[in-house]
Amino acid sequence: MKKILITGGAGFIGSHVVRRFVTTYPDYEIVNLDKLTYAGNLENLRDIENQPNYKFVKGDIVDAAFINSLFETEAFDGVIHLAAESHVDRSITNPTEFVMTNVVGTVNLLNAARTYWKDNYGEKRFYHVSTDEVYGTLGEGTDMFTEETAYDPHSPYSASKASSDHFVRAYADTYKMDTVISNCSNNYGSYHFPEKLIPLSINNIKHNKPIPIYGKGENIRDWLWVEDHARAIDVIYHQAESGSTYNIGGHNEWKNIDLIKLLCKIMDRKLGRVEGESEKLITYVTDRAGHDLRYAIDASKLEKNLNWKPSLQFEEGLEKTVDWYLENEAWLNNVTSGNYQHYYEEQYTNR
Ligand SMILES: Cc1cn([C@H]2C[C@H](O)[C@@H](COP(=O)(O)OP(=O)(O)O[C@H]3O[C@H](CO)[C@@H](O)[C@H](O)[C@H]3O)O2)c(=O)[nH]c1=O
Repeated sequence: MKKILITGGAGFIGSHVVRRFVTTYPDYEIVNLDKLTYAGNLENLRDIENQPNYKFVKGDIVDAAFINSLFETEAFDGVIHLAAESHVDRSITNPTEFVMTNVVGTVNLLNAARTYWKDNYGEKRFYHVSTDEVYGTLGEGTDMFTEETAYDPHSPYSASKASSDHFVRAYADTYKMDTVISNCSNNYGSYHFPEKLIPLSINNIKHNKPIPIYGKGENIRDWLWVEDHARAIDVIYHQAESGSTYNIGGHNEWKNIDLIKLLCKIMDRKLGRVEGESEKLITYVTDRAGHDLRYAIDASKLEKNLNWKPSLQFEEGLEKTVDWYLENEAWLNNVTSGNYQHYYEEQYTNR
C-alpha cells in the first residue's frame, strides 16, 4: 500500500485531487494535510471523508517541527504539494504571508523529505503543483508559455511560487531527490472560494450585486476545468520523468469581460431573468496593481508525452459550474457568511 501526502487537500484544486486519488486508487492511503485557512474547507470533501483509505490531518507547513514529526510517524511514499496562499490580491496587501506559506512551507516539506527519505530518494516522489503566473505576462497575440519560458513573476504571489519552484529544482539537483513540477493556468469548477473571478461573479449575479471588473476587463486568462487539472496531476505524478516540468492548460483564452458577459447570459437563463439583466451589474473598478495582461499555456508536451487532453468545452464547463453553485446554495452561503464573511468581504476593500 502506497501512502501519499497531499498538502492543501481541503482547498479548491486540492480537494479535487484528493477526491480523485481516494476514489481511483483504493489501494493507496491518502493523507490530506491542511491548515484550514479561510480557503480550506472540509465541506469540500464530505462525500469521501469516510473512505477507509483517507485520513485528514490539520496542520501548518510553516511549522517545521510538526512537519518533521509527521514525516517520522507516517513514512510517506510520495508528496503532492498543493498547500499555498493563492489569491493575487491578498498577496498585494500581505506579501509576507505568501513568503511564509509558499516559500518557507515548501522548503520545510523539502527538508523533511530530504531527511526522512534519504535512504531511498529514487523511490519517493516530491511533486510541486505550481502556476503559469511564474512566467509573467504575454502581450496580445499567439505566443504561449512553454516549459522553457524564463521565469518573470510580477506579483508577490507569483514571486513566491517562482521561488518555491526554484527550491524544488535546487533540491533535485543538490540532493538528487525525485521531483516534478507542473505549472497550470486558471482553474474553474466546483468548490472554488468566491473571491476568484468566476465564483465571485456567480455569487454577485445571484444576489444582484455589482460584478467588479478590474480596469477595462481586457486581461486574458486561459481557463481549465479543475477536474481536468486533477487528472493531469494524476498522470504527471505517475508517469512524468524525474526532474521534469509540465505545463497544464486548456487552450482556452478569454478576455475577462467576454467571459463575464457569457456568464451573465447563462445566469439570466438559469435564473429566469430577461436576457441582458445580469450584464447591468458589470461595474468597472480600479485595476489590480501590476495586473498581468495575458496568460496562455502551451500544454503540448503534456498532450504528446503523457497523452492528456482537456475533456470539457469551456461553455459546457461554465454551465456545469453555474449549476453546481446554484444547487449548492448551502455551501455558498456558508463560505460567504459567519466565520468566512470577513474574508469574503475583504474582496471589496483590499485592492
Ligand atoms: C477577483 C477578480 C478578478 N478580476 C480579474 C483579475 C484577473 O485578470 C482575472 C482572474 O482573476 P482571479 O480569479 O483572481 O485569478 P488570477 O489572478 O488570474 O489567478 C488565478 O490563476 C492562477 C493561474 O493562472 C493561479 O495561480 C492563482 O492562484 C489563481 O488565483 O479576473 C476582476 O476583474 N475582478 C475581480 O473581482
